[in-house]
Amino acid sequence: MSLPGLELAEASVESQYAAPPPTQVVLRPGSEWRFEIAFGLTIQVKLLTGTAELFGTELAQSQSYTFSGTKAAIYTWHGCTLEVSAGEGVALPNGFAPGGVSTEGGGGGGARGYGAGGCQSEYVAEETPMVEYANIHFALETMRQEAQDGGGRDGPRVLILGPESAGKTSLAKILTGYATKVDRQPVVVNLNPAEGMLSVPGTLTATAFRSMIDIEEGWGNSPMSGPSPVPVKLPLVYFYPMKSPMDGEGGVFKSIVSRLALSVTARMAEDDDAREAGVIVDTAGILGQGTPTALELIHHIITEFSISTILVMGSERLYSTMVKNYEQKPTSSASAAHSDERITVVKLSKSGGCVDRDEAFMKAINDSQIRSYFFGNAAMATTASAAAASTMALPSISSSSKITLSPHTQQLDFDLLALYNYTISSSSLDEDDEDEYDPSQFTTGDSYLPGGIDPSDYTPSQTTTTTEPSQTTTVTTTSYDPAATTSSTLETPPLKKLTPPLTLALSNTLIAITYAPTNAPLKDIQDSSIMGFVYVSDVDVEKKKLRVLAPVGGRMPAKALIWGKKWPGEVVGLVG
Ligand SMILES: Nc1ncnc2c1ncn2[C@@H]1O[C@H](COP(=O)(O)OP(=O)(O)OP(=O)(O)O)[C@@H](O)[C@H]1O
Repeated sequence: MSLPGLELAEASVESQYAAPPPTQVVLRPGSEWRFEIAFGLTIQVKLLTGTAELFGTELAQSQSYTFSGTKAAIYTWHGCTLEVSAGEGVALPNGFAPGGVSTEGGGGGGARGYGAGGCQSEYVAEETPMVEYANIHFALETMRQEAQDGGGRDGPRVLILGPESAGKTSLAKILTGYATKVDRQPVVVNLNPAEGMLSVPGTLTATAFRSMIDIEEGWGNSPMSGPSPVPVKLPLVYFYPMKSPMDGEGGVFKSIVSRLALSVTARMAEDDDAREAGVIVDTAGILGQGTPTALELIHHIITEFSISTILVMGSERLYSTMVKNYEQKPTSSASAAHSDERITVVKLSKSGGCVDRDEAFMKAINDSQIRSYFFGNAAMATTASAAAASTMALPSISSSSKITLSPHTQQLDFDLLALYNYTISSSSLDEDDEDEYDPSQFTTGDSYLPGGIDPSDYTPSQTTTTTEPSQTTTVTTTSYDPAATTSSTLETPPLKKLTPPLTLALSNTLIAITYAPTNAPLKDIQDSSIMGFVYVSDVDVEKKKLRVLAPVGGRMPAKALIWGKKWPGEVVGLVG
Protein backbone atom coordinates (compact mmCIF):
# COMPACT_ATOMS: atom_id res chain seq x y z
CA MET A 1 0.00 0.00 0.00
CA SER A 2 1.34 3.46 -0.85
CA LEU A 3 0.51 6.92 0.50
CA PRO A 4 -1.19 9.17 -2.03
CA GLY A 5 1.34 11.32 -3.85
CA LEU A 6 4.38 9.61 -2.35
CA GLU A 7 4.49 6.67 -4.76
CA LEU A 8 6.35 4.51 -2.30
CA ALA A 9 5.22 1.26 -3.86
CA GLU A 10 7.09 0.35 -7.01
CA ALA A 11 5.22 -1.42 -9.74
CA SER A 12 6.52 -4.94 -10.15
CA VAL A 13 8.48 -5.86 -13.23
CA GLU A 14 5.61 -8.06 -14.35
CA SER A 15 2.99 -5.34 -14.04
CA GLN A 16 5.15 -2.87 -15.97
CA TYR A 17 5.33 -5.34 -18.74
CA ALA A 18 2.48 -6.60 -20.87
CA ALA A 19 3.01 -10.20 -21.90
CA PRO A 20 3.40 -10.52 -25.65
CA PRO A 21 0.73 -12.53 -27.50
CA PRO A 22 1.53 -16.14 -28.48
CA THR A 23 3.92 -16.34 -31.42
CA GLN A 24 4.10 -19.08 -34.01
CA VAL A 25 7.57 -20.23 -35.01
CA VAL A 26 7.73 -22.13 -38.29
CA LEU A 27 10.78 -24.35 -38.67
CA ARG A 28 12.00 -25.77 -41.96
CA PRO A 29 13.32 -29.36 -42.01
CA GLY A 30 16.81 -29.55 -40.47
CA SER A 31 16.58 -26.27 -38.56
CA GLU A 32 16.24 -25.43 -34.87
CA TRP A 33 14.73 -22.75 -32.67
CA ARG A 34 17.22 -21.57 -30.05
CA PHE A 35 15.93 -19.77 -27.00
CA GLU A 36 17.03 -18.39 -23.66
CA ILE A 37 14.57 -17.75 -20.84
CA ALA A 38 15.80 -16.35 -17.54
CA PHE A 39 15.26 -17.74 -14.05
CA GLY A 40 12.10 -16.41 -12.45
CA LEU A 41 10.31 -16.22 -15.80
CA THR A 42 8.63 -18.94 -17.82
CA ILE A 43 7.66 -19.58 -21.42
CA GLN A 44 5.28 -22.17 -22.74
CA VAL A 45 6.01 -24.01 -25.94
CA LYS A 46 3.51 -26.14 -27.81
CA LEU A 47 4.16 -28.24 -30.90
CA LEU A 48 1.27 -27.46 -33.25
CA THR A 49 2.22 -29.43 -36.36
CA GLY A 50 5.06 -31.70 -37.50
CA THR A 51 7.70 -33.30 -35.30
CA ALA A 52 10.31 -31.71 -33.07
CA GLU A 53 12.77 -32.69 -30.38
CA LEU A 54 14.66 -31.03 -27.56
CA PHE A 55 18.18 -32.44 -27.30
CA GLY A 56 17.08 -35.78 -28.76
CA THR A 57 13.77 -36.19 -26.89
CA GLU A 58 10.60 -35.80 -28.92
CA LEU A 59 7.94 -33.26 -28.02
CA ALA A 60 4.36 -34.52 -27.97
CA GLN A 61 1.91 -32.60 -30.16
CA SER A 62 -0.42 -30.10 -28.45
CA GLN A 63 1.19 -30.57 -25.07
CA SER A 64 2.34 -27.39 -23.38
CA TYR A 65 5.92 -27.47 -22.12
CA THR A 66 7.06 -24.91 -19.57
CA PHE A 67 10.66 -23.70 -19.44
CA SER A 68 12.38 -21.47 -16.92
CA GLY A 69 16.09 -20.68 -16.50
CA THR A 70 16.82 -22.55 -19.71
CA LYS A 71 19.08 -22.09 -22.73
CA ALA A 72 18.26 -24.74 -25.29
CA ALA A 73 17.14 -25.56 -28.82
CA ILE A 74 14.18 -27.35 -30.36
CA TYR A 75 15.23 -29.14 -33.53
CA THR A 76 13.11 -30.59 -36.31
CA TRP A 77 14.09 -33.21 -38.87
CA HIS A 78 10.97 -32.86 -41.00
CA GLY A 79 9.67 -29.35 -40.26
CA CYS A 80 7.22 -28.14 -37.63
CA THR A 81 5.26 -25.22 -36.22
CA LEU A 82 5.67 -24.21 -32.59
CA GLU A 83 3.55 -21.87 -30.54
CA VAL A 84 5.48 -19.87 -27.98
CA SER A 85 3.76 -17.87 -25.26
CA ALA A 86 4.74 -16.14 -22.05
CA GLY A 87 4.14 -18.24 -18.97
CA GLU A 88 3.53 -17.03 -15.45
CA GLY A 89 6.35 -15.40 -13.54
CA VAL A 90 7.57 -17.40 -10.58
CA ALA A 91 8.65 -16.01 -7.24
CA LEU A 92 12.28 -16.64 -6.51
CA PRO A 93 13.72 -17.44 -3.11
CA ASN A 94 15.50 -14.79 -1.07
CA GLY A 95 18.52 -13.34 -2.73
CA PHE A 96 17.44 -14.03 -6.29
CA ALA A 97 16.33 -11.61 -8.94
CA PRO A 98 14.58 -12.75 -12.09
CA GLY A 99 17.15 -13.62 -14.67
CA GLY A 100 19.37 -15.59 -12.36
CA VAL A 101 20.80 -12.48 -10.68
CA SER A 102 23.01 -11.56 -13.56
CA THR A 103 22.17 -8.65 -15.78
CA GLU A 104 24.55 -9.47 -18.55
CA GLY A 105 25.65 -12.40 -20.65
CA GLY A 106 24.24 -15.68 -19.49
CA GLY A 107 22.06 -14.35 -16.72
CA GLY A 108 19.37 -13.08 -18.89
CA GLY A 109 18.75 -9.46 -18.02
CA GLY A 110 16.47 -9.61 -14.98
CA ALA A 111 13.22 -8.94 -16.85
CA ARG A 112 11.33 -10.36 -19.77
CA GLY A 113 13.09 -9.94 -23.06
CA TYR A 114 11.45 -8.93 -26.28
CA GLY A 115 11.68 -12.30 -28.03
CA ALA A 116 8.74 -14.65 -28.56
CA GLY A 117 7.08 -15.36 -25.20
CA GLY A 118 9.40 -12.87 -23.49
CA CYS A 119 12.60 -14.81 -24.19
CA GLN A 120 15.85 -12.93 -23.61
CA SER A 121 17.08 -14.30 -26.90
CA GLU A 122 15.50 -16.53 -29.54
CA TYR A 123 16.19 -17.18 -33.19
CA VAL A 124 15.98 -19.87 -35.83
CA ALA A 125 19.24 -21.49 -36.95
CA GLU A 126 19.52 -23.38 -40.22
CA GLU A 127 23.04 -24.67 -39.61
CA THR A 128 23.34 -27.32 -36.94
CA PRO A 129 25.62 -30.35 -36.38
CA MET A 130 22.58 -32.61 -35.84
CA VAL A 131 23.34 -34.80 -38.88
CA GLU A 132 26.84 -35.47 -37.47
CA TYR A 133 25.34 -36.31 -34.07
CA ALA A 134 22.73 -38.60 -35.64
CA ASN A 135 25.49 -40.38 -37.56
CA ILE A 136 27.31 -41.01 -34.29
CA HIS A 137 24.09 -42.47 -32.90
CA PHE A 138 23.80 -44.83 -35.91
CA ALA A 139 27.46 -45.89 -35.55
CA LEU A 140 26.85 -46.62 -31.85
CA GLU A 141 23.69 -48.49 -32.76
CA THR A 142 25.72 -50.73 -35.10
CA MET A 143 28.08 -51.50 -32.21
CA ARG A 144 25.09 -52.26 -29.98
CA GLN A 145 23.69 -54.59 -32.59
CA GLU A 146 27.05 -56.40 -32.77
CA ALA A 147 27.04 -56.75 -28.99
CA GLN A 148 23.50 -58.13 -29.15
CA ASP A 149 24.47 -60.61 -31.85
CA GLY A 150 27.12 -62.14 -29.56
CA GLY A 151 30.77 -62.68 -30.34
CA GLY A 152 32.08 -61.51 -26.96
CA ARG A 153 31.74 -57.81 -27.63
CA ASP A 154 30.17 -55.30 -25.27
CA GLY A 155 28.18 -52.29 -26.37
CA PRO A 156 30.02 -48.99 -26.95
CA ARG A 157 31.53 -47.16 -23.98
CA VAL A 158 31.51 -43.56 -25.08
CA LEU A 159 33.52 -40.71 -23.54
CA ILE A 160 32.56 -37.14 -24.41
CA LEU A 161 35.37 -34.59 -24.09
CA GLY A 162 35.72 -30.91 -24.88
CA PRO A 163 36.19 -27.49 -23.33
CA GLU A 164 33.57 -25.74 -21.25
CA SER A 165 30.20 -25.07 -22.94
CA ALA A 166 31.16 -27.10 -26.01
CA GLY A 167 27.81 -28.90 -25.87
CA LYS A 168 29.02 -32.11 -24.17
CA THR A 169 26.01 -32.52 -21.88
CA SER A 170 23.64 -31.65 -24.73
CA LEU A 171 25.28 -34.33 -26.88
CA ALA A 172 25.02 -36.83 -24.02
CA LYS A 173 21.29 -36.04 -23.81
CA ILE A 174 20.86 -36.37 -27.59
CA LEU A 175 22.63 -39.75 -27.71
CA THR A 176 20.69 -40.96 -24.67
CA GLY A 177 17.40 -39.71 -26.12
CA TYR A 178 18.02 -41.45 -29.45
CA ALA A 179 19.12 -44.67 -27.70
CA THR A 180 16.03 -44.86 -25.47
CA LYS A 181 13.84 -44.14 -28.50
CA VAL A 182 15.03 -47.40 -30.07
CA ASP A 183 14.51 -49.23 -26.77
CA ARG A 184 18.12 -49.30 -25.65
CA GLN A 185 18.99 -48.82 -22.00
CA PRO A 186 22.33 -47.03 -21.84
CA VAL A 187 24.04 -46.22 -18.58
CA VAL A 188 24.73 -42.48 -18.44
CA VAL A 189 27.61 -41.39 -16.24
CA ASN A 190 28.07 -37.80 -15.13
CA LEU A 191 31.65 -37.00 -14.16
CA ASN A 192 31.12 -33.25 -14.03
CA PRO A 193 30.83 -32.23 -10.36
CA ALA A 194 30.03 -28.63 -11.34
CA GLU A 195 26.52 -29.66 -12.39
CA GLY A 196 24.40 -32.51 -11.07
CA MET A 197 22.61 -35.08 -13.19
CA LEU A 198 19.45 -36.28 -11.42
CA SER A 199 21.14 -35.14 -8.24
CA VAL A 200 22.67 -32.08 -6.62
CA PRO A 201 25.92 -30.47 -7.83
CA GLY A 202 29.00 -32.10 -6.33
CA THR A 203 27.90 -35.59 -7.21
CA LEU A 204 29.24 -38.12 -9.69
CA THR A 205 26.45 -40.39 -10.82
CA ALA A 206 25.60 -43.38 -13.00
CA THR A 207 22.04 -43.95 -14.18
CA ALA A 208 20.51 -46.62 -16.39
CA PHE A 209 18.14 -44.81 -18.72
CA ARG A 210 15.23 -47.08 -19.49
CA SER A 211 12.77 -44.38 -20.41
CA MET A 212 12.66 -40.98 -22.02
CA ILE A 213 14.35 -37.88 -20.66
CA ASP A 214 12.10 -35.20 -19.17
CA ILE A 215 11.87 -32.34 -21.70
CA GLU A 216 11.35 -29.59 -19.12
CA GLU A 217 13.63 -30.83 -16.38
CA GLY A 218 16.85 -31.49 -18.25
CA TRP A 219 17.65 -35.05 -17.25
CA GLY A 220 14.40 -35.69 -15.39
CA ASN A 221 13.53 -36.60 -11.85
CA SER A 222 15.11 -39.00 -9.48
CA PRO A 223 12.84 -40.80 -7.00
CA MET A 224 13.73 -38.40 -4.20
CA SER A 225 11.66 -35.76 -5.98
CA GLY A 226 8.41 -37.72 -5.61
CA PRO A 227 5.99 -38.98 -8.25
CA SER A 228 6.40 -37.74 -11.81
CA PRO A 229 4.57 -38.00 -15.16
CA VAL A 230 7.85 -39.08 -16.81
CA PRO A 231 9.21 -42.29 -15.24
CA VAL A 232 11.82 -41.54 -12.61
CA LYS A 233 15.41 -42.68 -12.91
CA LEU A 234 17.38 -44.24 -10.08
CA PRO A 235 20.91 -42.86 -10.05
CA LEU A 236 23.83 -44.36 -8.19
CA VAL A 237 25.30 -41.32 -6.45
CA TYR A 238 28.78 -40.59 -5.12
CA PHE A 239 29.67 -37.35 -3.38
CA TYR A 240 32.62 -35.37 -4.67
CA PRO A 241 32.36 -32.04 -2.83
CA MET A 242 34.77 -30.13 -5.01
CA LYS A 243 34.03 -28.12 -8.11
CA SER A 244 36.97 -29.30 -10.18
CA PRO A 245 38.00 -32.91 -10.76
CA MET A 246 41.59 -31.70 -10.59
CA ASP A 247 41.51 -30.52 -6.97
CA GLY A 248 44.17 -32.25 -4.90
CA GLU A 249 45.86 -33.49 -8.08
CA GLY A 250 42.75 -35.51 -8.89
CA GLY A 251 43.38 -38.16 -6.22
CA VAL A 252 39.86 -38.16 -4.74
CA PHE A 253 38.26 -37.88 -8.16
CA LYS A 254 40.18 -40.89 -9.45
CA SER A 255 39.24 -42.97 -6.46
CA ILE A 256 35.52 -42.21 -6.85
CA VAL A 257 35.67 -42.73 -10.63
CA SER A 258 37.13 -46.18 -9.96
CA ARG A 259 34.26 -47.01 -7.61
CA LEU A 260 31.70 -45.78 -10.06
CA ALA A 261 33.30 -47.71 -12.91
CA LEU A 262 33.33 -50.84 -10.79
CA SER A 263 29.60 -50.49 -10.10
CA VAL A 264 28.86 -49.82 -13.77
CA THR A 265 30.96 -52.80 -14.85
CA ALA A 266 29.08 -54.95 -12.35
CA ARG A 267 25.77 -53.71 -13.69
CA MET A 268 26.84 -54.51 -17.25
CA ALA A 269 28.00 -57.97 -16.21
CA GLU A 270 24.56 -58.91 -14.95
CA ASP A 271 22.23 -56.87 -17.14
CA ASP A 272 22.36 -57.81 -20.81
CA ASP A 273 20.32 -54.78 -21.89
CA ALA A 274 22.79 -52.43 -20.23
CA ARG A 275 25.79 -54.36 -21.57
CA GLU A 276 24.50 -54.13 -25.14
CA ALA A 277 23.49 -50.47 -24.91
CA GLY A 278 26.81 -49.48 -23.34
CA VAL A 279 27.83 -46.39 -21.42
CA ILE A 280 27.82 -42.66 -22.19
CA VAL A 281 30.24 -40.66 -20.03
CA ASP A 282 29.88 -36.88 -19.76
CA THR A 283 32.86 -34.96 -18.40
CA ALA A 284 33.78 -31.54 -17.00
CA GLY A 285 35.03 -28.89 -19.44
CA ILE A 286 38.17 -28.39 -17.35
CA LEU A 287 39.43 -31.79 -18.51
CA GLY A 288 39.44 -30.37 -22.04
CA GLN A 289 42.30 -28.04 -21.11
CA GLY A 290 44.82 -30.75 -21.87
CA THR A 291 47.07 -30.08 -18.85
CA PRO A 292 49.11 -33.04 -17.55
CA THR A 293 46.67 -33.57 -14.65
CA ALA A 294 43.69 -33.34 -16.99
CA LEU A 295 45.27 -35.86 -19.37
CA GLU A 296 46.01 -38.17 -16.46
CA LEU A 297 42.38 -38.00 -15.34
CA ILE A 298 41.16 -38.62 -18.90
CA HIS A 299 43.46 -41.63 -19.04
CA HIS A 300 42.08 -42.89 -15.75
CA ILE A 301 38.49 -42.60 -17.01
CA ILE A 302 39.35 -44.31 -20.32
CA THR A 303 40.98 -47.18 -18.46
CA GLU A 304 38.40 -47.63 -15.72
CA PHE A 305 35.38 -47.47 -18.01
CA SER A 306 37.15 -49.41 -20.80
CA ILE A 307 36.21 -46.59 -23.16
CA SER A 308 35.84 -47.71 -26.77
CA THR A 309 34.77 -44.44 -28.43
CA ILE A 310 36.11 -40.97 -27.63
CA LEU A 311 34.08 -38.05 -28.95
CA VAL A 312 35.94 -34.72 -28.90
CA MET A 313 33.99 -31.50 -29.43
CA GLY A 314 35.22 -27.98 -29.95
CA SER A 315 38.98 -28.48 -29.54
CA GLU A 316 41.37 -29.43 -32.37
CA ARG A 317 44.23 -29.61 -29.90
CA LEU A 318 42.51 -32.05 -27.58
CA TYR A 319 41.36 -34.09 -30.57
CA SER A 320 44.90 -34.35 -31.87
CA THR A 321 46.21 -35.38 -28.43
CA MET A 322 43.51 -38.03 -28.11
CA VAL A 323 44.28 -39.41 -31.58
CA LYS A 324 47.98 -39.57 -30.74
CA ASN A 325 47.37 -41.31 -27.41
CA TYR A 326 44.43 -43.59 -28.11
CA GLU A 327 43.38 -44.01 -31.74
CA GLN A 328 43.37 -47.74 -32.57
CA LYS A 329 44.88 -48.66 -29.18
CA PRO A 330 43.26 -51.72 -27.55
CA THR A 331 40.54 -50.96 -25.02
CA SER A 332 41.23 -51.97 -21.44
CA SER A 333 38.20 -54.22 -21.11
CA ALA A 334 38.63 -57.84 -20.24
CA SER A 335 37.05 -58.96 -23.45
CA ALA A 336 39.49 -56.89 -25.54
CA ALA A 337 41.93 -59.76 -25.36
CA HIS A 338 39.40 -61.94 -27.16
CA SER A 339 37.63 -59.48 -29.40
CA ASP A 340 40.55 -57.30 -30.49
CA GLU A 341 38.47 -54.27 -29.60
CA ARG A 342 40.17 -50.95 -30.38
CA ILE A 343 39.54 -47.35 -29.38
CA THR A 344 38.14 -44.93 -31.95
CA VAL A 345 38.56 -41.17 -31.62
CA VAL A 346 35.99 -38.98 -33.41
CA LYS A 347 35.98 -35.22 -33.84
CA LEU A 348 32.59 -33.51 -33.67
CA SER A 349 31.56 -29.95 -34.46
CA LYS A 350 30.47 -27.67 -31.66
CA SER A 351 26.97 -26.32 -32.22
CA GLY A 352 26.77 -22.60 -32.94
CA GLY A 353 23.93 -22.55 -30.41
CA CYS A 354 26.13 -23.42 -27.42
CA VAL A 355 26.14 -20.53 -25.04
CA ASP A 356 28.55 -19.66 -22.28
CA ARG A 357 26.83 -19.58 -18.96
CA ASP A 358 28.24 -17.00 -16.57
CA GLU A 359 28.91 -17.66 -12.89
CA ALA A 360 25.60 -16.15 -11.82
CA PHE A 361 23.59 -18.31 -14.20
CA MET A 362 25.46 -21.45 -13.13
CA LYS A 363 24.88 -20.53 -9.48
CA ALA A 364 21.16 -20.16 -10.23
CA ILE A 365 21.13 -23.58 -11.98
CA ASN A 366 22.96 -25.21 -9.09
CA ASP A 367 20.76 -23.62 -6.44
CA SER A 368 17.62 -24.62 -8.32
CA GLN A 369 18.87 -28.24 -8.51
CA ILE A 370 19.37 -28.21 -4.75
CA ARG A 371 16.03 -26.54 -4.14
CA SER A 372 14.17 -29.09 -6.23
CA TYR A 373 15.91 -31.90 -4.35
CA PHE A 374 14.27 -30.70 -1.14
CA PHE A 375 11.10 -29.00 -2.33
CA GLY A 376 10.26 -30.72 -5.62
CA ASN A 377 10.25 -28.98 -8.94
CA ALA A 378 7.45 -26.55 -8.19
CA ALA A 379 9.43 -25.13 -5.32
CA MET A 380 10.21 -21.96 -7.17
CA ALA A 381 6.52 -21.14 -7.20
CA THR A 382 6.56 -20.55 -3.49
CA THR A 383 9.29 -19.34 -1.23
CA ALA A 384 9.64 -22.10 1.26
CA SER A 385 9.57 -21.36 4.90
CA ALA A 386 11.11 -23.30 7.70
CA ALA A 387 7.75 -23.40 9.42
CA ALA A 388 6.13 -25.09 6.44
CA ALA A 389 9.05 -27.41 6.22
CA SER A 390 8.61 -28.68 9.71
CA THR A 391 5.20 -30.18 9.07
CA MET A 392 4.93 -33.69 7.81
CA ALA A 393 3.05 -34.18 4.58
CA LEU A 394 3.13 -36.42 1.56
CA PRO A 395 4.30 -35.00 -1.77
CA SER A 396 1.37 -33.44 -3.60
CA ILE A 397 0.87 -32.54 -7.24
CA SER A 398 0.26 -28.84 -7.80
CA SER A 399 -2.05 -27.40 -10.43
CA SER A 400 0.80 -27.21 -12.93
CA SER A 401 1.20 -30.98 -12.41
CA LYS A 402 4.58 -30.34 -10.86
CA ILE A 403 5.64 -31.89 -7.61
CA THR A 404 5.78 -30.03 -4.34
CA LEU A 405 7.62 -31.81 -1.57
CA SER A 406 7.34 -30.93 2.07
CA PRO A 407 10.71 -31.57 3.59
CA HIS A 408 11.17 -32.13 7.30
CA THR A 409 13.41 -30.44 9.77
CA GLN A 410 15.01 -32.07 12.75
CA GLN A 411 17.65 -31.22 15.33
CA LEU A 412 20.88 -33.13 15.47
CA ASP A 413 23.33 -33.35 18.29
CA PHE A 414 26.75 -32.41 16.86
CA ASP A 415 28.60 -34.61 19.36
CA LEU A 416 26.80 -37.69 18.07
CA LEU A 417 27.63 -37.10 14.43
CA ALA A 418 30.49 -38.64 12.46
CA LEU A 419 30.87 -35.67 10.14
CA TYR A 420 33.84 -35.52 7.79
CA ASN A 421 35.29 -32.77 5.63
CA TYR A 422 37.78 -32.90 2.76
CA THR A 423 40.98 -31.05 3.53
CA ILE A 424 42.11 -30.57 -0.04
CA SER A 425 43.06 -27.11 -1.19
CA SER A 426 41.30 -25.73 -4.22
CA SER A 427 41.11 -22.47 -6.07
CA SER A 428 37.80 -21.66 -4.45
CA LEU A 429 39.08 -22.44 -0.98
CA ASP A 430 39.17 -20.18 2.04
CA GLU A 431 42.60 -19.15 3.22
CA ASP A 432 42.28 -21.01 6.50
CA ASP A 433 42.04 -24.35 4.80
CA GLU A 434 45.18 -24.00 2.73
CA ASP A 435 47.46 -25.24 5.48
CA GLU A 436 45.32 -28.26 6.24
CA TYR A 437 46.58 -29.93 3.12
CA ASP A 438 49.67 -31.98 3.59
CA PRO A 439 50.52 -34.02 0.49
CA SER A 440 53.02 -36.15 2.40
CA GLN A 441 50.14 -37.38 4.53
CA PHE A 442 48.72 -39.18 1.53
CA THR A 443 50.79 -42.04 0.31
CA THR A 444 50.24 -42.66 -3.34
CA GLY A 445 49.49 -46.31 -3.39
CA ASP A 446 50.75 -48.63 -6.03
CA SER A 447 47.35 -50.17 -6.53
CA TYR A 448 46.46 -49.96 -10.19
CA LEU A 449 43.48 -52.21 -9.88
CA PRO A 450 39.96 -51.06 -10.64
CA GLY A 451 38.37 -49.59 -7.55
CA GLY A 452 41.77 -49.27 -5.91
CA ILE A 453 41.71 -52.89 -4.80
CA ASP A 454 44.73 -53.76 -2.71
CA PRO A 455 47.03 -55.88 -4.92
CA SER A 456 47.72 -58.26 -2.04
CA ASP A 457 44.01 -59.06 -1.89
CA TYR A 458 43.70 -59.44 -5.59
CA THR A 459 43.14 -62.63 -7.45
CA PRO A 460 42.30 -62.65 -11.17
CA SER A 461 38.64 -63.49 -10.75
CA GLN A 462 38.02 -61.80 -7.48
CA THR A 463 34.54 -61.15 -6.17
CA THR A 464 33.63 -58.01 -4.29
CA THR A 465 30.26 -56.91 -3.02
CA THR A 466 29.13 -53.32 -3.10
CA THR A 467 27.55 -51.84 -0.01
CA GLU A 468 24.39 -50.10 -1.21
CA PRO A 469 21.29 -52.08 -0.18
CA SER A 470 19.31 -51.20 -3.28
CA GLN A 471 22.26 -51.77 -5.57
CA THR A 472 23.76 -54.87 -4.01
CA THR A 473 25.64 -56.51 -6.79
CA THR A 474 28.34 -59.04 -7.10
CA VAL A 475 31.29 -57.71 -9.00
CA THR A 476 33.54 -60.05 -10.84
CA THR A 477 36.80 -58.41 -11.75
CA THR A 478 38.74 -60.26 -14.35
CA SER A 479 42.20 -59.73 -15.77
CA TYR A 480 43.33 -56.14 -15.78
CA ASP A 481 46.53 -54.75 -17.19
CA PRO A 482 48.34 -52.61 -14.59
CA ALA A 483 50.59 -51.20 -17.29
CA ALA A 484 47.57 -49.77 -19.02
CA THR A 485 47.38 -46.91 -16.54
CA THR A 486 49.81 -44.49 -15.00
CA SER A 487 47.39 -43.35 -12.38
CA SER A 488 47.13 -44.32 -8.77
CA THR A 489 44.57 -43.79 -6.08
CA LEU A 490 45.06 -42.30 -2.65
CA GLU A 491 45.51 -44.86 0.10
CA THR A 492 44.50 -42.45 2.84
CA PRO A 493 41.83 -40.04 1.69
CA PRO A 494 42.21 -36.39 2.72
CA LEU A 495 39.16 -36.60 4.99
CA LYS A 496 39.15 -35.21 8.50
CA LYS A 497 36.49 -35.70 11.14
CA LEU A 498 35.00 -32.44 12.38
CA THR A 499 35.72 -31.98 16.05
CA PRO A 500 34.28 -29.47 18.54
CA PRO A 501 33.80 -26.58 18.67
CA LEU A 502 30.91 -26.60 16.26
CA THR A 503 31.53 -24.19 13.39
CA LEU A 504 29.00 -21.66 12.12
CA ALA A 505 30.32 -22.30 8.61
CA LEU A 506 28.01 -25.33 8.51
CA SER A 507 25.01 -23.01 8.10
CA ASN A 508 23.27 -23.17 4.73
CA THR A 509 25.43 -26.03 3.42
CA LEU A 510 24.75 -29.61 2.39
CA ILE A 511 25.75 -32.76 4.20
CA ALA A 512 25.80 -36.11 2.40
CA ILE A 513 24.71 -39.27 4.20
CA THR A 514 26.91 -42.13 3.08
CA TYR A 515 26.18 -45.83 3.39
CA ALA A 516 29.37 -46.26 5.44
CA PRO A 517 29.08 -46.89 9.20
CA THR A 518 30.17 -44.05 11.47
CA ASN A 519 33.38 -45.84 12.41
CA ALA A 520 34.31 -47.03 8.90
CA PRO A 521 37.86 -46.46 7.62
CA LEU A 522 38.33 -43.16 5.76
CA LYS A 523 38.77 -44.96 2.44
CA ASP A 524 35.39 -46.65 2.84
CA ILE A 525 33.72 -43.37 3.71
CA GLN A 526 35.21 -41.65 0.66
CA ASP A 527 34.28 -44.52 -1.64
CA SER A 528 30.78 -45.07 -0.30
CA SER A 529 27.80 -44.17 -2.43
CA ILE A 530 25.28 -41.71 -1.05
CA MET A 531 21.90 -42.36 0.55
CA GLY A 532 20.80 -38.73 0.41
CA PHE A 533 21.47 -35.20 1.58
CA VAL A 534 20.41 -32.89 4.37
CA TYR A 535 20.64 -29.11 4.40
CA VAL A 536 21.85 -27.32 7.52
CA SER A 537 19.38 -24.53 8.12
CA ASP A 538 20.66 -23.43 11.51
CA VAL A 539 23.63 -23.93 13.81
CA ASP A 540 23.44 -23.43 17.56
CA VAL A 541 27.05 -23.26 18.70
CA GLU A 542 26.19 -22.94 22.39
CA LYS A 543 23.93 -25.96 22.52
CA LYS A 544 26.00 -27.85 19.96
CA LYS A 545 22.94 -28.53 17.83
CA LEU A 546 22.30 -28.46 14.10
CA ARG A 547 18.87 -27.93 12.59
CA VAL A 548 18.71 -29.80 9.30
CA LEU A 549 16.22 -30.16 6.50
CA ALA A 550 15.70 -33.57 4.91
CA PRO A 551 13.53 -34.42 1.89
CA VAL A 552 11.94 -37.31 3.77
CA GLY A 553 10.88 -37.81 7.36
CA GLY A 554 12.27 -40.27 9.86
CA ARG A 555 15.34 -40.44 11.98
CA MET A 556 18.69 -39.51 10.53
CA PRO A 557 20.53 -42.79 9.83
CA ALA A 558 23.63 -43.42 11.94
CA LYS A 559 26.08 -43.29 9.08
CA ALA A 560 29.25 -41.42 8.24
CA LEU A 561 28.50 -37.96 6.88
CA ILE A 562 30.46 -35.80 4.45
CA TRP A 563 30.22 -32.03 4.49
CA GLY A 564 29.84 -30.18 1.19
CA LYS A 565 31.71 -27.18 2.52
CA LYS A 566 33.61 -26.17 -0.60
CA TRP A 567 31.13 -27.46 -3.10
CA PRO A 568 28.22 -26.97 -3.56
CA GLY A 569 29.10 -24.59 -0.68
CA GLU A 570 26.68 -22.12 0.82
CA VAL A 571 23.14 -22.08 -0.56
CA VAL A 572 21.36 -19.08 0.88
CA GLY A 573 17.64 -18.53 0.77
CA LEU A 574 16.61 -22.17 0.69
CA VAL A 575 14.60 -21.73 3.88
CA GLY A 576 13.63 -18.73 5.92
N1 LIG B 1 22.06 -26.05 -30.23
C1 LIG B 1 21.89 -25.33 -29.13
N2 LIG B 1 21.09 -24.25 -29.12
C2 LIG B 1 20.91 -23.51 -28.01
N3 LIG B 1 21.52 -23.75 -26.86
C3 LIG B 1 22.35 -24.81 -26.80
C4 LIG B 1 22.59 -25.66 -27.92
N4 LIG B 1 23.45 -26.63 -27.57
C5 LIG B 1 23.74 -26.41 -26.26
N5 LIG B 1 23.09 -25.32 -25.81
C6 LIG B 1 23.16 -24.74 -24.46
O1 LIG B 1 24.47 -24.26 -24.26
C7 LIG B 1 24.85 -24.44 -22.89
C8 LIG B 1 26.14 -25.24 -22.84
O2 LIG B 1 25.88 -26.53 -23.36
P1 LIG B 1 26.28 -27.87 -22.59
O3 LIG B 1 25.86 -27.81 -21.17
O4 LIG B 1 25.79 -29.00 -23.41
O5 LIG B 1 27.84 -27.74 -22.68
P2 LIG B 1 28.94 -28.54 -21.85
O6 LIG B 1 30.09 -28.71 -22.77
O7 LIG B 1 28.36 -29.75 -21.25
O8 LIG B 1 29.24 -27.46 -20.73
P3 LIG B 1 30.13 -27.67 -19.39
O9 LIG B 1 31.52 -27.88 -19.81
O10 LIG B 1 29.92 -26.36 -18.68
O11 LIG B 1 29.51 -28.82 -18.69
C9 LIG B 1 23.68 -25.14 -22.22
O12 LIG B 1 22.89 -24.18 -21.58
C10 LIG B 1 22.94 -25.79 -23.38
O13 LIG B 1 21.58 -25.98 -23.09
